[in-house]
Amino acid sequence: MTNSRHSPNIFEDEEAARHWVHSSFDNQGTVVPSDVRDKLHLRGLVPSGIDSFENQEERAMEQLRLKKTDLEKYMFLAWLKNTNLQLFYRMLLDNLEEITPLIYTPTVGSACLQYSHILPFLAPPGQPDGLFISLKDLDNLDELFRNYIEALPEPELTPQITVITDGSRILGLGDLGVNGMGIPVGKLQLYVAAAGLDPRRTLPICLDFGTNTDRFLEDKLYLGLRQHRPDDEQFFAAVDKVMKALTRHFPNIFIQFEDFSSEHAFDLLSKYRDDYFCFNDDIQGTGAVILSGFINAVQQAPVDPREHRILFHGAGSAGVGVAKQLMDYFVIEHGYSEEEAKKKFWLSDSKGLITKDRGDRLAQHKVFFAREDNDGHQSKSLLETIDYVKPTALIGLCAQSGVFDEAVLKRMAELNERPIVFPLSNPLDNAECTFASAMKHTDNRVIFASGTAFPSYQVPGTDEIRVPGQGNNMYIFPGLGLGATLAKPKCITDTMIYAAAKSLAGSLNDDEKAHNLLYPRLTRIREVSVDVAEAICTQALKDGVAKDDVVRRLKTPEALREHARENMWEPTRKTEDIVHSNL
Ligand SMILES: NC(=O)C1=CN([C@@H]2O[C@H](COP(=O)(O)OP(=O)(O)OC[C@H]3O[C@@H](n4cnc5c(N)ncnc54)[C@H](O)[C@@H]3O)[C@@H](O)[C@H]2O)C=CC1
Ligand SMILES: CC(=O)C(=O)O
Ligand SMILES: [Mg+2]
Repeated sequence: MTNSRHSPNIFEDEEAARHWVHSSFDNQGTVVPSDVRDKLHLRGLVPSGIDSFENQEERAMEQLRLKKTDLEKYMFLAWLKNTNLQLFYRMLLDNLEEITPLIYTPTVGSACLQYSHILPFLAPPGQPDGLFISLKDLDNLDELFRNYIEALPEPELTPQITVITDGSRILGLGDLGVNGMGIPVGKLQLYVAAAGLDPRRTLPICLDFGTNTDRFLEDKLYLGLRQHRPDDEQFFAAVDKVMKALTRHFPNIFIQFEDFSSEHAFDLLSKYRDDYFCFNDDIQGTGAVILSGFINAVQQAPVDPREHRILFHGAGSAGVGVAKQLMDYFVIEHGYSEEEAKKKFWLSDSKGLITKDRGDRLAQHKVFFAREDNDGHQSKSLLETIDYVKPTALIGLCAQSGVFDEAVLKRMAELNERPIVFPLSNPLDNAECTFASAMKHTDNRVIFASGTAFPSYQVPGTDEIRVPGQGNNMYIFPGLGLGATLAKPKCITDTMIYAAAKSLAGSLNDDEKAHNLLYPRLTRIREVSVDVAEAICTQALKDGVAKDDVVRRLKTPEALREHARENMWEPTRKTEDIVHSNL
């Protein structure tokens, strides 16, 4: 994909030249060659040396590493993105393992908590970080979208993908209101880095519907609507207005629902999934990524795959979404009926094991997995539940730091030769246990993945270094989005989500398999996203929902992979690209 900007000519049109000079996408500062500097009246405005992209990157990395805290690094990267977007993405792609945790979990969690305090550093006027849609603006939605289009560096490059949140459940941090905008911004940066979506065509949206977190309402720097959230009737009507306006302005946009509270997440997905081009990342993306890690974990565990007993601690959008996806695994791969497969799952929440006769009114999304075969048994503590269920796999999605404590981990290790323990809550401080404690309390026998990456662990007294898996939906949504924007299916089917998970599971290379990894190394994320995109396109074709003519003609996986690769945006490396066709 080229970055070409065809007209008007920046050397002939003063307005276009001014725009170019002020554009973080086009103007790459110190690498601009001297003849271009002259033509654009830049002489004297930058030091006289003509830089290389490599030097620019080295200098920016040096500055990044000088920052003392991760939040300072986040703010530096946000500033860099708004100043020299191509350098930002070049650095991210070349240093994925170092920078991903700074723009995504865990640091994005701290950034969201502080969002109203750091915003001036993030969004200079004229370069919106995204679209803020307040409850008070519901009658002016067309104006909001027009404003956004007018603020775009290239209005003809309309958004093709959006991540939308209402900030009501940001990671495991609770209701952050408008401060949640950091999440759509971070997720879309990963779409660009991990799957080559064009950064100019990504649209972060935060629905500013108030917050029920009083400490934000009382914070004089809080930048969102200072009121409690609306009731359900108002909420669904408001989202509906936004969905209609969004698709009126951007008819083909792919919509990712993100970090809506579980009370709304399931209903929004079932309301929109058939008629809108959308999916829910916390339910379906997380479901797919954990299914993929589970498929690889099952191969390492010395247990007949059909004998697994899976206990979830946490039964929100993520817990129930993952459980449903794993249930499909037993149905599709092992021929179970849905009812039989369901019996392999026990879910627990803050009140203990979820049973039909527990005595409280279960939220609708918890009913499906509520046990009926418990003969009146109820267990409150996690340890009691483990003793009752005797799980082979323990999956944490409850955002309670450290609940997989020494006693829990030791019990899992007593019950299993290779216990599967996935503390998946984000950010890092919310993880149910650390990798080090999981290793220590299971005699290093654990099969492990966490939502946020933990450092590697050196097995005491040996040279062996064990690398933890990162079960985070970032391994799925970028490739899913790439595949979806290419195939343009009418909707995202369950079989497409399943195909994405299988493709991710199958994408481990020999080295990764030899190291018993559950997920591919992050440095290969673009290759992996190509595989996931291909799986999405292939399944969309099989399901008869793909609308894109090119994809419909490209039948083979290799041709689809090539098509995906060709459509990936790359930050420029060539000096002559910087003035594109105008030079
Ligand atoms: N690794 C990944 O890719 C993903 C991780 N997550 C993480 O999953 C977590 C949960 O997300 P949601 O399901 O949407 O949130 P949620 O708030 O709807 O669900 C939390 C669940 O945990 C339960 N819970 C709360 N306190 C508990 C306790 N003390 N003991 C047992 N259960 C307790 C709640 O009853 C609820 O069922 C978050 O930390 C989020 O960051 C979410 C999506 C993707
Ligand atoms: C990773 C993610 O989507 C979450 O923690 O909500
Ligand atoms: Mg999420």
